[in-house]
Amino acid sequence: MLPFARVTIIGLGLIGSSIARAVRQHMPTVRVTGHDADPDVRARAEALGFLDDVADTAGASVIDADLVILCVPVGAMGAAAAAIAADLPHDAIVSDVGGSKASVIEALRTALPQATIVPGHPVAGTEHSGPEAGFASLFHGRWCILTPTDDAPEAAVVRLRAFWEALGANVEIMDPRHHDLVLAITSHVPHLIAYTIVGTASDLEEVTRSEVIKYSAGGFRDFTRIAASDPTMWRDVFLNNREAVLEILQRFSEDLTALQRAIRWGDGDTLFDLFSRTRAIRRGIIEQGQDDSRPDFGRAHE
Ligand SMILES: NC(=O)C1=CN([C@@H]2O[C@H](COP(=O)(O)OP(=O)(O)OC[C@H]3O[C@@H](n4cnc5c(N)ncnc54)[C@H](O)[C@@H]3O)[C@@H](O)[C@H]2O)C=CC1
Ligand SMILES: O=C(O)C(=O)Cc1ccc(O)cc1
Repeated sequence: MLPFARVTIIGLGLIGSSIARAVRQHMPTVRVTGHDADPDVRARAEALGFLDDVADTAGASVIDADLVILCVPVGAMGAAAAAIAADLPHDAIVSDVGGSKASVIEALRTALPQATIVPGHPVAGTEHSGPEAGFASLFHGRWCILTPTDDAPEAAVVRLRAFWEALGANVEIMDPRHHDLVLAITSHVPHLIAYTIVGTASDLEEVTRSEVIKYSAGGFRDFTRIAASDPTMWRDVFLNNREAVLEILQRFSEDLTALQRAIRWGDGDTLFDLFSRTRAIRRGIIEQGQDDSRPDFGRAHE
């Protein structure tokens, strides 16, 4: 049996449109309604044809939904939730896909004090945004972390787990604060480092921009991909996961200082030991089948 019959997606960008496409592919009888605050995005989503209905208002989009997923930047979650408050059916489950969880949960709870809320975060994405960027296989073999608070009914968590599993994801339940710390090290600080290194390269006076482009080796190119990610989304992630990001950054800058010292004093052993440990981590990721660069990953499933 399908976990939901009428799904509403608010925010029709990369993640919202990927969920809609994936529902169409994996649960074709489920009706998917969408809404986006931007009329141009609504028109583009309608033309792309991955929804059954596009509603002009947030309220109209949820009127008979049994699952509502908020797919907007984390700083807009509170406003998106407030916009559906008056029309949300009392038995609907509300979820989200935000990349940080603790502050989003607080915003959703404030806007929807009576609703059943089961927050989520599919750990899958790209540097692209907008409805054209989505694809149905985005969640195949990727983790989706659910962070229900203690008051969430177990049945609601079970249904949302079944929903994500039907889209091809593996589901894990996690405490929201722990999620925010884990993602700070695995996703948020790496993005910050990419934004920094690409910014530093573009600010160098002795090296021209065309030299940076012409001679960019693999490592720098990988950083530029990540540093091309959506500015609104990432601004919001850093402002909303402030504590965990600052904690990890403190540790990171101490470790960077230690490496700086090793280079200054010609301490090759320290460099070699670290590079050996990090190589083992990369090999562990590949062994677990989590390597995005393998040719059969992501879009190749479509
Ligand atoms: N991009 C990625 O790789 C991933 C993103 N996420 C999370 O997914 C969420 C959405 O990200 P993307 O789809 O990448 O962004 P996107 O920029 O592609 O789409 C976001 C959409 O939300 C709309 N929007 C903004 N405020 C709104 C509001 N109040 N009401 C209705 N619509 C509103 C925008 O007009 C835009 O079309 C974010 O919270 C992000 O943290 C989660 C996993 C991966
Ligand atoms: O494109 C990449 O490398 C990503 O890291 C995608 C991504 C971005 C944000 C998330 O919250 C989860 C995954």
